[in-house]
Amino acid sequence: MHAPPQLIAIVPAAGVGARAAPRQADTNHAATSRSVTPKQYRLLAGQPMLRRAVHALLQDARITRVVVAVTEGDPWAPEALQGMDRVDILPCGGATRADTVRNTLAALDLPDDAWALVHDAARPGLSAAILADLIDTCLNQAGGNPGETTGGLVAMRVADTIKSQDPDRAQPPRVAATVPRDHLWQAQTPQMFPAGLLRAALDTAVRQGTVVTDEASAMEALGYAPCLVPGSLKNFKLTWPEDFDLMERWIDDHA
Ligand SMILES: Nc1ccn([C@@H]2O[C@H](COP(=O)(O)OP(=O)(O)OP(=O)(O)O)[C@@H](O)[C@H]2O)c(=O)n1
Ligand SMILES: C[C@](O)(CO)[C@H](O)COP(=O)(O)O
Repeated sequence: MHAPPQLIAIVPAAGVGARAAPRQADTNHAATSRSVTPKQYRLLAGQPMLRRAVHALLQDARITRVVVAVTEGDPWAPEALQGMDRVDILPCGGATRADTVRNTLAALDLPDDAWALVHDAARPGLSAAILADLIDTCLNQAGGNPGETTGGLVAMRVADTIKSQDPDRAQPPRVAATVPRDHLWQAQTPQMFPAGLLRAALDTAVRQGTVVTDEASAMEALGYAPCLVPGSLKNFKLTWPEDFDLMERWIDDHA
């Protein structure tokens, strides 16, 4: 009987949330001064966003450990994650999200037959069903042998008409063209890949000077075609100030 594969979740949580202009920061968050709370520590219906994202991952028992990657000297994570089992905090934050993930994979030095599942701290609305669907899809590929699989990511089919902007006409922005949307998907997270392959892919991207904004694009650059697993609007990434109220309404409505 095969032992279940080691499946480690990595939560990049070393950003500052610059695009989410500081709202009235949560005064009861003891370790934080009002103006510099990174968005992953802002409260959503009373709980830090990071805690909600980690809680979503812990709903699947196949995830053996959740590693939260923070900036060196981050004072907020221990309080935000207090009392959560199977959770470790590593000071592996890098200059970019990809650097944070790459640093964490290097620090963990996982066996090649382990799986790495990467999920944004800024996506607290992940459902257990979508998480399970991604894990099932990846483990069922080629019998779950990491040596024979391409991994996968949660994504949403594009439902709107897509326009590209004319780069030479910034103010006001002008349309350059309408982009055919039939086969377009908007990447979300989690994204799940064999740990050794993902580490090699991210290292290759750095060596080649390729900027990658998600794990799948680094794997694609090596010629892999990750599986697309349908996500949800609720699994959106909190990026802009108005996103917080939207997510809080969702949480309140489903409490
Ligand atoms: N150097 C970085 C940058 C981002 N992230 C993490 O990657 C996730 C998605 O990134 P994003 O939404 O862009 O967060 P920020 O980079 O914090 O936001 P901004 O770009 O507005 O500063 C977040 O959980 C963020 O904490 C990270 O771990 N390390
Ligand atoms: C990984 C990601 O969430 C997939 O859509 C996205 O690329 C992160 O981008 P960010 O600018 O680092 O938030």
